[in-house]
Amino acid sequence: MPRLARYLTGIVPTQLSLLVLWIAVWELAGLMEYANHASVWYPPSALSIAAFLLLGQRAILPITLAIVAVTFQTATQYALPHTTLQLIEAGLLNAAAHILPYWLTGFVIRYQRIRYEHHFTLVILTVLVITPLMTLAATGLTMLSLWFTDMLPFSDIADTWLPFWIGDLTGALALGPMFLGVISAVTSSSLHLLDDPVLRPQQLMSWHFSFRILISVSCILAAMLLASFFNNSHAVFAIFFLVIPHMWIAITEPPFSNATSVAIASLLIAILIPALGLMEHALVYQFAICVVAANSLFGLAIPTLLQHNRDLRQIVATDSLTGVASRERLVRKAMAQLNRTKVQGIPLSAVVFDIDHFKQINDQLGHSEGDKALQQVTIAAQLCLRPCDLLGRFGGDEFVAILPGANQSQAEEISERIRSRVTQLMTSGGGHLSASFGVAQSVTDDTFNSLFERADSALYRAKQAGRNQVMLAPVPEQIIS
Ligand SMILES: Nc1nc2c(ncn2[C@@H]2O[C@H](COP(=O)(O)OP(=O)(O)OP(=O)(O)O)[C@@H](O)[C@H]2O)c(=O)[nH]1
Repeated sequence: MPRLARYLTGIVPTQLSLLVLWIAVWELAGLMEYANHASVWYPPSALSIAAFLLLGQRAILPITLAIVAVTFQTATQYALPHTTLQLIEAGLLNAAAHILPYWLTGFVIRYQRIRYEHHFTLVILTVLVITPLMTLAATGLTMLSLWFTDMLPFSDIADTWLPFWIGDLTGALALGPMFLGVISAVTSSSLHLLDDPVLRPQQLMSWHFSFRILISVSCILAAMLLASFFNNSHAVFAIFFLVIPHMWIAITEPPFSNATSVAIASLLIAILIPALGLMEHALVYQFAICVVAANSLFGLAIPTLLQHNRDLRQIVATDSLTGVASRERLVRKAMAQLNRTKVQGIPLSAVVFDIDHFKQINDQLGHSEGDKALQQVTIAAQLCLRPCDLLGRFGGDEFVAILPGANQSQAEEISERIRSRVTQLMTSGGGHLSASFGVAQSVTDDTFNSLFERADSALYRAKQAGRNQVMLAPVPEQIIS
């Protein structure tokens, strides 16, 4: 397919969908106005920011056309005396006033996301700084454009700019992340913007999410009914308790569920304000939505941070070459096992073993052959151990096996089995592998270090005695059993 045709089939459906979606969102927002031009939020601002974030300049044309279209509709609705040409001019000016700041918002967030790939909270901070600034810029420019095209008397600007700005800001913070998820799913965007991994629709219908939404909805209903019943400004502030269920959702739910929960809460508040006659307190509710949305935005980072923590713990706990426990995990688990077996009054033995002349394998056959030998020895040892035993790589070619419930002679038997298996392993040079073993059984006041040192001394004696053998540590007086 020629490049132009490929480009058109790729982008035109997306642009058409955005045009239709933008007008639909604008119409729906109009239905939720509690008075002429007065609304808790302005959802199109959220859609524009999300579109510029994901589509960049490709969103300019559909949003311009949508704004020109709604300018015509507004002029018809309010019977404005403008000619078609004047309305096109007004529509284009309005579009420029809206697009310029929101395109810049998308550009800055996108830039920060790419630049600070591993500092997700910094990206969220950018969103929280740039969004109020750019919604304010959009408000100022739109006021000027409306005044310049005779759609708003200059005297009305003083009363209009604040609710206009807070409406845009509330819409952007409360609905932006949800629109972002929807657009990124529809356009299959590979850009991970406000979360890691992606902010995409997933598991929305799980019962625990529904339960948490129910709590949020109950909280809104209780707070707003209370405000309506007592009709005093103090009761209105009860809505700020909404932060609690939403922080819970942010911590426990996937990013798209988190974003959707804020959208649902803000929608319910927008519907209830006129329904319960709370219009004079609209600004308080707008700020409550902003606070909940800002908290939830920070909450988007929490699953990411938890996942990073889990990954780091996994990296620290596992030896990447052999897959057995790392030294850190081995020591931690061995200490826990020692305490447990002391309480249970059962024996515990430690086996320390080390591949013989390993340095030669590295020197003669190369480091990767040495790595292979380490992996083979690990598998041989694992095949001789029980599921309750713990095998770890202590460092270099030295391994430690902790055998709870095994006394010294049982541990010796297991070590012999491993030793025998290792001797069946061959290097690519045709030589057989072998390993030396030191075995020690724990005593009452043993720590991991004292137990390890006894087993390591026995290993040293096995090396001295000619390698490829198992040596027992001398049995101290107070053996557990
Ligand atoms: N291939 C490979 N080599 C390693 C790794 N870690 C440590 N080594 C090498 O393992 C060797 C350890 O040798 P030693 O245990 O000191 O000596 P040895 O040759 O095994 O001799 P004996 O233990 O006395 O039989 C050194 O050459 C290290 O460079 C690793 O992850 N991969």
